[in-house]
Amino acid sequence: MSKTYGKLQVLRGVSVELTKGKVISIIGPNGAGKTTMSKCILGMVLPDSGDIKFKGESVLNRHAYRSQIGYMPQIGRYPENMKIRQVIEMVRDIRKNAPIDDELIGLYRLEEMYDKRMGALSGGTKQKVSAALAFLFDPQVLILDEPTAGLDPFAAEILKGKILKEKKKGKLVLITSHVMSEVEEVADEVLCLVDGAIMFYETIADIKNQTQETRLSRAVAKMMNGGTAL
Ligand SMILES: Nc1ncnc2c1ncn2[C@@H]1O[C@H](COP(=O)(O)OP(=O)(O)OP(=O)(O)O)[C@@H](O)[C@H]1O
Repeated sequence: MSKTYGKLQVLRGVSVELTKGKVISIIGPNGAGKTTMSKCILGMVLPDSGDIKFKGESVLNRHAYRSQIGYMPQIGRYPENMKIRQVIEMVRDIRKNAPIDDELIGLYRLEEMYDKRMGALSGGTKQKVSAALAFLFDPQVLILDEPTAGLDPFAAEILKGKILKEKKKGKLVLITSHVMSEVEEVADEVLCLVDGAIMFYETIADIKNQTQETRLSRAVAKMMNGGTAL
């Protein structure tokens, strides 16, 4: 797919097949097009050309497939006056017959804060609500945009554990992240976008092998620098 905003070409013929049962990390410099790619998959942004297929069928101008995707945005925006309880109930109300996975609500002890208003939450607590909502309907695909940014280390561990648990059930998890140590912990494959094009899409083991580096951060830096160490 390709996408331009005005004169700015944000995605340049990105073509990739992502298969279930994996955690795939989308990395790349600021402005490389990671969020735009995720939003295209979600149907929140329409590509100018190309197609997106979910389970082999084009999703363009369709929306039913979206019920199978859970999304955690980089920054969740919620009505400031609504309480956590009301946000969760409202979302559950929209999807009455969907299966429910409220594990993160429990692990993050959100019920103890149910009467707090969204506008009064700390950044990290808001992130916990976003994470709980992304997993709430037991979706087959999860798209998580910098999910641990703002979470305390304990909350981040809980989320990483949840990601790995859902992967084992055969789900596909896409994570954008700038934190290579975290990518190394949870991801199987790394898709690197630079200037709206795929620079490489490889398993972590292959990236390390090719670069002869043991740390992913050094290996990725080398790959992005044309094979030369920085
Ligand atoms: N709605 C929009 N209108 C105009 N330009 C946009 C819009 N959304 C994104 N862009 C531009 O598209 C480019 C890619 O943005 P995108 O958010 O996809 O990058 P990213 O790789 O996710 O970056 P980051 O690592 O900083 O989160 C940027 O130059 C951004 O300014």
